[in-house]
Amino acid sequence: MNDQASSPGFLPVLRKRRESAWNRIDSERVLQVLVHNLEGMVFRCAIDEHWTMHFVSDGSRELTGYCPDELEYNKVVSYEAITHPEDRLPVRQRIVEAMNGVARYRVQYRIVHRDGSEKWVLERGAIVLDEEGRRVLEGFVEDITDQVLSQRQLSDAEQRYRSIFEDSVVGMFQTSIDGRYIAANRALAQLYGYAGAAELIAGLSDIAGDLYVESGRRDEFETLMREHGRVSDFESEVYRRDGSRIWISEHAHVVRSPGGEPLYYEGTVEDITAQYHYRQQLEYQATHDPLTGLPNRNLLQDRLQQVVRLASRRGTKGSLAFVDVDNFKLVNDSLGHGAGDKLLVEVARRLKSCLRDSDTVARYGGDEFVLILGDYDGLAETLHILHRIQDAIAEPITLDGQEVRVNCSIGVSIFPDDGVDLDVLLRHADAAMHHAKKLGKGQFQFYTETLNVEARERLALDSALRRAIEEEALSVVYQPKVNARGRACGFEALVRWESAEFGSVSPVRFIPLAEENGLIGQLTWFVLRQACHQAAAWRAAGHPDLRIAVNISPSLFREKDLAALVGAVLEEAGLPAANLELEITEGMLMGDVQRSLAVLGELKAMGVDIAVDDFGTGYSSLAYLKRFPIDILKVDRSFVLECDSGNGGLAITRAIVSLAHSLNLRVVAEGVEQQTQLAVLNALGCEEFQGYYFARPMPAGQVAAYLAGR
Ligand SMILES: Nc1nc2c(ncn2[C@@H]2O[C@H](COP(=O)(O)O[C@H]3[C@@H](O)[C@H](n4cnc5c(=O)[nH]c(N)nc54)O[C@@H]3COP(=O)(O)O)[C@@H](O)[C@H]2O)c(=O)[nH]1
Repeated sequence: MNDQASSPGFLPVLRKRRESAWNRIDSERVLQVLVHNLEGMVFRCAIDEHWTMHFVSDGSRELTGYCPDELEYNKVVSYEAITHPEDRLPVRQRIVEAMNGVARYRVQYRIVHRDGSEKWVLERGAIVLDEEGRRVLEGFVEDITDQVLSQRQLSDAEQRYRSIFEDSVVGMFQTSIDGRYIAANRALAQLYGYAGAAELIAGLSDIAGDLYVESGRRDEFETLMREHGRVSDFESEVYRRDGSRIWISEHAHVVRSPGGEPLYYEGTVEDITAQYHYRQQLEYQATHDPLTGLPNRNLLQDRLQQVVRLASRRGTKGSLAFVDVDNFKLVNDSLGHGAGDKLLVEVARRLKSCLRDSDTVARYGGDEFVLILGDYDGLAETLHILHRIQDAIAEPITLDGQEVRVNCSIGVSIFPDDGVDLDVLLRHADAAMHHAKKLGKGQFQFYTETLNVEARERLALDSALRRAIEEEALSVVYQPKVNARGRACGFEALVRWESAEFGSVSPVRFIPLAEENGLIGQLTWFVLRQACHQAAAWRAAGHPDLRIAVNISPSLFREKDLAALVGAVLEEAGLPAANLELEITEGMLMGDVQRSLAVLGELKAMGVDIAVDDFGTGYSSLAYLKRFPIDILKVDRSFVLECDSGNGGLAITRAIVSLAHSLNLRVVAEGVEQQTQLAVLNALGCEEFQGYYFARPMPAGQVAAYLAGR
């Protein structure tokens, strides 16, 4: 027992110490008032099994629900009974400790109020000797329930926050304003490739220099923080600990002191690498052509804007070139779409190889490419590039084992002279390209105002043709085919257009236009119906064997119900199928071989004859040719023209005729203009002839007279 424990209790001590000062006042009364008015309970108790109270102040009422009389000497209840059962032993142990030690103690525990509620109390006391020299406890018990509960709430909240922080799958951080980590959670450490938060904090000591791939990224982060106090979706590429890179998105804000001083930044980090790459992929798909990997129209617009802006800043010029692959359709139709695709990929590669990295090659659609040549010094440089492109494209290309040569036609517009926006420059380059095509294959042409007028005319021609087809203002003429004995054995139906606006327009001009703008189907049905009705009329007039030949366009050949549609026209006209020949080109046959076989099979089953027109100008596969149910080969005019001239024309014509005969096909020589040609073709064994030597195409009304004349 120490000194304090052996000193007398508080009542006599208080009395003694203050005796002199209190001489003049009723010190006993003052003490009573003070003790009984304290919020809490002053007590003296025995150190026994009940903590038998010798004295409790009035505060016991509020604290325990019992008044002093009821508590003192355990009249109604003992303090041991009031003490929460779970806390009785710890309290006693604490007091025993104090008895063996400093004699003073503090102990926090629960009591059960008279009304049954629990209260947290703090007891501060000392072991003292009473007036008889027995050891007793004197002390003060106060209600600290509110304090304990709020502390508990605080620590619960802290615990909750800690587990959110620690267990979150989202990376979280606090960083100093000068770019060092103050705190980081496990998810962030994992994200950046560290074993734990401590390792991250120690290892990544310079965020600006060590984390971001793009230098200056932290400066941007700080600028945003300074200006807006926060960043949202701040996307950056960052290094992980092992040097690999990931993409992250940060959301963060500034934490300030009550005075508004920035203290630190805190925020979250998400790994968006997969998302980022997916977005990149979508962006790439939206801006690039899947076949060639070149920029598409969307990106072209963007690139042109940049280049035009740069040229205008520097006061330089640039050019936009529209490149169209000549004969692409022929390759596509004759060797199939797979070969056509390979051709486009190779053309794209060659175009790129002719330009600098800073230039743009874009696929505009189909076989059309657009080049943006920025920053070239004048015309000479541009001309040099254009020649280089044409030479590169003209090099032979091997497609599925077959060597093919193509050229390209190029139209060029110059910026800013011919315009500065994509639409205008494209329109002008397109007009120039069409002009180049007209000049022959493999040409280039610069845009001029005259071409603009031509382009406008083409547009006007397009509308006029549309109207003419809708109003059935076209007509059909008939060119005879003659057999070896000089007798007319049939006619080819050829369309004519006499336009009020444009005069007589050649089919060479409007048939490709109708192909381009999708009017060819309607046009062909018109010709087919006219021709079938006409042939039926000839039959009725005593020419039952005259056959009528109608040209079928590629798009119509791809039509699903071609045979059924032809059957319907024959029925409507009352013409036997044997009187009808359909002329198709070799390119159309080779496009989709299976489909061609099916369509031709249906037509043949109906009894319609099939002729392959312009034979020798495409890329026919002879292996396939024998599989198609065809009846006639028409030797192209270009060979017929030369068959009597001693050039290669004779050899080719002879080869075609003998090929046709070996496949049991009839041969029609088209474009016969001279008697000498006829003689050669006759000698070669051609069965039929067509050409100006016999007759030019004529209106239906002249056919009767022609037949009578022969
Ligand atoms: N899909 C369709 N195409 C058609 C139709 N009508 C015509 N065409 C095609 O347009 C091209 C030009 O045709 P056109 O101006 O009618 O010329 C034909 C003949 O007039 C011409 N020909 C005939 N004989 C001679 C000749 O001795 N010399 C010479 N210089 N030209 C001659 O040839 C054209 C017929 O050719 P082809 O069809 O290959 O037998 C032409 O490609 C037509 O096919 C149509 O209704 N639909």
